[in-house]
Amino acid sequence: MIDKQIFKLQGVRQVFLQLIFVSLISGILSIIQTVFLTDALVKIWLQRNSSAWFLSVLFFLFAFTSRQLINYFRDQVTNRFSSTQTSTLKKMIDQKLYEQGPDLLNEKGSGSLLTLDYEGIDQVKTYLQNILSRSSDMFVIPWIILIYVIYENWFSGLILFLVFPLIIFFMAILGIAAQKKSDQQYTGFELLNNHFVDSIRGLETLKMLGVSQRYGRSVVSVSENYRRKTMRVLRVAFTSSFALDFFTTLSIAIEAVMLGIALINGKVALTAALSVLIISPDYFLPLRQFGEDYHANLNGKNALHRIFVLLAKPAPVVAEMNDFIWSDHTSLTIKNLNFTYENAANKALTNVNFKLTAFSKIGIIGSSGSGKTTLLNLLAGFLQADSSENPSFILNGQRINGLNAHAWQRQIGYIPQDPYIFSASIAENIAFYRPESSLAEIKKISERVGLTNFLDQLPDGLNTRIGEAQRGISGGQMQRIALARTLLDQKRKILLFDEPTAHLDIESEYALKQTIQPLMKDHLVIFATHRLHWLEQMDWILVLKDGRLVEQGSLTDLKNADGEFSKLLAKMASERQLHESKND
Ligand SMILES: Nc1ncnc2c1ncn2[C@@H]1O[C@H](COP(=O)(O)OP(=O)(O)OP(=O)(O)O)[C@@H](O)[C@H]1O
Repeated sequence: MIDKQIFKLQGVRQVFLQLIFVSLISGILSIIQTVFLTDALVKIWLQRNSSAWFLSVLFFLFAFTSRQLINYFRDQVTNRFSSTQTSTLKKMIDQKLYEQGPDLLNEKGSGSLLTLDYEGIDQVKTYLQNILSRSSDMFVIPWIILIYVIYENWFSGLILFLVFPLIIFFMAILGIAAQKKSDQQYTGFELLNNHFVDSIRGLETLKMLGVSQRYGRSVVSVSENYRRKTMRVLRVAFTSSFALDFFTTLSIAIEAVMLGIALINGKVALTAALSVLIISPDYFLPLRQFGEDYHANLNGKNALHRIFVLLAKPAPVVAEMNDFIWSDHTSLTIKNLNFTYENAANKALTNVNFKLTAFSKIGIIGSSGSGKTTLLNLLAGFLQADSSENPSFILNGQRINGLNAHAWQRQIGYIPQDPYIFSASIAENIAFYRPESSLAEIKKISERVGLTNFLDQLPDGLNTRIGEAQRGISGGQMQRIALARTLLDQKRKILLFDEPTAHLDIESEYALKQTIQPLMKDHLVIFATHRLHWLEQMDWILVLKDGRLVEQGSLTDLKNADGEFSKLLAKMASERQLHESKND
């Protein structure tokens, strides 16, 4: 009945043994408390003088207070344990997120990961606080009490003993039903969070398309769905509480009647009958508390399960590579590069072969979905090539076993389509990867990427806070900041650009191009783009179509070849014409 996955946590066995010991003492104290309370009550009933029952009351109070102290100690132990465990789990989750990279975000959704990392952790904390002490109480206390009851009155003991498996049986049935409902509820919760984060992120687009209200209604309908699932879980929880209370009350009532009859017939002493009646609810108490908390903690149990599934994800293999600096003598040959996304039916890249040399400028072109971003992510080491196809990477004549290597990634500067701007000052954003940079360095690089005019207009200059809920900035300024962030680290000699000007108007694109061009000098540049004018700056062009490298060569060669590149140009030109005629 106890959740086995808990035993994967470090140190849980010692804590559980401590709690078993605490439950043992608590059970014994409960018997002592009952014995002295009964004794005092019977003596008061028999109208003995106070000196006869005073000592019993004192012992009762002693046992009662000790029990409360023991409970306090137990809470301290479980609180400390659950806090340590959850903070360790949180660190492990964060580490896992960084280790797995953007791929995990795509797979799970940021809402779902946020739920796990914050709310899920809180639920696990409450769950751990309750489940260990409740389980240890349930394993120990009823049996100690049962021995006492059998000693006092074997028939009452028999009733208690027979009802116990009946209650366990009902709890198990309802527990299974609750587990299923709770699983559905948790999935609904994740969906709701993903949906909500999605709608907040896409609010601007939704507003622009005039569908924000419709989307708002869909969030309402998802949350309504979640509410219904929650109510179903609660229904099962209440039914099981009712069943538990019903059986325990019924068995105590039967016991009371039987003891009453035995008392009348003089077959049992008043002290024995009273003590059995007083202690019987304590026999069921651990079971009832376990049952009640079990339902309340199902979310914690689910969250813990999901955390373990996440943590069990194998770490991407980190390739071995000695530190090096990409120079004008370096080359990297890539053969048999294949890549399939998890759960995808087809390969996103098939059998791609090419060579990167020195400080050349490589353009990647292809229609939407042809695999440009995937190729860049593979080159950045964010994604791992399908190992079944035996890819080979040869760096300066030496075979290496992949690009997910620290030495490789330290050489790379990546400028994506939508660079992420952190909620911080412009200076902090620029110095994000090199926080030790001096102000002079940050100013110099800002000047190089053409941010000076923009900064001059700001009263706080480089100290202006940007990012979420701060001052807004334009797409071009965002790209410049991302560029400055990458170029601040002069050691990064390989620049990967993923359509950096895709969202800019012609003037901004032109201005940014003037900035980028000189910065590309002395760097290996790999530039994915839809815009043809960038190709004039490239020494070598890779043409992708449906995940295959269908052509490669210099711009002049490709233009003359009348192959896939020419077809792509023709297709793009006709699309542009169509677009312009629609706009006219
Ligand atoms: N996370 C993912 N899971 C499954 N399939 C994906 C994922 N990301 C991309 N794909 C698929 O892989 C293929 C290549 O996508 P990719 O983003 O690399 O194309 P692209 O050429 O960069 O497109 P665009 O120019 O529109 O950015 C597409 O068919 C796409 O649907």
